Amino acid sequence: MKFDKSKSLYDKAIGLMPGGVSSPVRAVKPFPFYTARANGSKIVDVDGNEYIDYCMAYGPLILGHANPAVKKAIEEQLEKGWLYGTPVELEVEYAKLITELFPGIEMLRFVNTGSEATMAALRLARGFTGRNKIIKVEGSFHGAHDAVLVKAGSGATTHGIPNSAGVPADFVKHTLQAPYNDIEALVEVIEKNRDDVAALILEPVMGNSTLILPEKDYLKEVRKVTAENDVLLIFDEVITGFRLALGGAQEYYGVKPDLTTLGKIAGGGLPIGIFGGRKEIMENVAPAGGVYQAGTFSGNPLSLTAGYTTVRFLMENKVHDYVNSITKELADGVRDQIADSNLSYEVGSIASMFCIYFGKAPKNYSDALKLDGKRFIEFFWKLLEEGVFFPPSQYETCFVSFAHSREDVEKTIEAVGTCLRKL
Ligand SMILES: N[C@H](C=O)CCC(=O)O
Repeated sequence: MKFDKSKSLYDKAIGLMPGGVSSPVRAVKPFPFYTARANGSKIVDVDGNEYIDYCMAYGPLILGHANPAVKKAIEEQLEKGWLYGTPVELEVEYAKLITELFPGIEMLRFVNTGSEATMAALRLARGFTGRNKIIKVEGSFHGAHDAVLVKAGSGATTHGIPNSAGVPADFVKHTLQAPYNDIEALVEVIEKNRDDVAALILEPVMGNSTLILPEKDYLKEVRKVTAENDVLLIFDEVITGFRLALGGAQEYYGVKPDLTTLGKIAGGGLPIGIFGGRKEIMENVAPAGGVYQAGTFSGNPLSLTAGYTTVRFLMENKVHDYVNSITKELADGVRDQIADSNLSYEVGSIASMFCIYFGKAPKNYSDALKLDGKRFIEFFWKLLEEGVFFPPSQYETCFVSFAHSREDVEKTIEAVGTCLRKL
């Protein structure tokens, strides 16, 4: 496999953009491939190499690349203009649909990214409770704004900067940490900071420090403890929203948060963020209330159209049944390959997310840090040579889409086996 064009683009890009990329996690060493086009389950680089894609743009593309229904809806919207700076009918309809699907969302606001959504949700939690402190789970990733760049997963951990430079200690002295899957530790943090904690924000299923699943009843306990202590519970469902179920992890696990953030699938592949929750809390957002939030591109008709069409497609085509079943086949097949290769790696999966752990399945961030990231990168490149693209970091999660076929899955299982035997 040749990467000449990607290499030459990278050589130019490195002098123009830090790391040659627009988001750090893409900057795999020695250089990333540059994409020319993508369709269905396949992504093609500028050198003409084609891969079965499990990165899927880090989660938004549950229908695969360039889904025809979404494409048509975007094209129709383009004909009518793509930015108005006024409210639109679809905004109302999409908001209604989301409030019907997500048990914890009675009112919402559309923004542009997941980062923006979590930033606004945290401000709202602070404004509503009149308290300053927030608790975040170690290794979770809630976007790239100051308050949450402490022990942050995803690209921040991949590049060894979980605590970002440039974030004044004074700004994050109000950001407390608790390990995932550990109720006692959470209770301890809450009790030590009694009456000071506005909210706990967590990814119900962690997807940015590898894929880490909640232990039995963990989320229910989290709900109980936060409610008992008057701490708002924010589910960051930017990854899990619409993916674990139409109503996200809150539907899947039957746990209702006070606030929810959405993104990724909600925009059908175009930029979007959403924060929403109990009416009593949301009514504090400006102009209804005094917590300010605004944005020129918020509620833009293109993202709304792509997102709404995606969600309707999910509802009308039994997408979850299919993607979840092929993900299970994939995960089982990969487990068999690992068993055959005598390696002690493990596999995690839920709905249409899966991950190969280069070590033991982690329960929390500290466990995830023990995984063999170097081995993973060796595997990543070998797998690429076999025509399969996994996200380029051990800390990211693989996503399966409606466009992946059983043949893709079989090829992937075989490719994984071949690569594992070469390690
Ligand atoms: N895991 C991240 C988002 O959820 C990946 C996106 C990025 O950092 O570019």
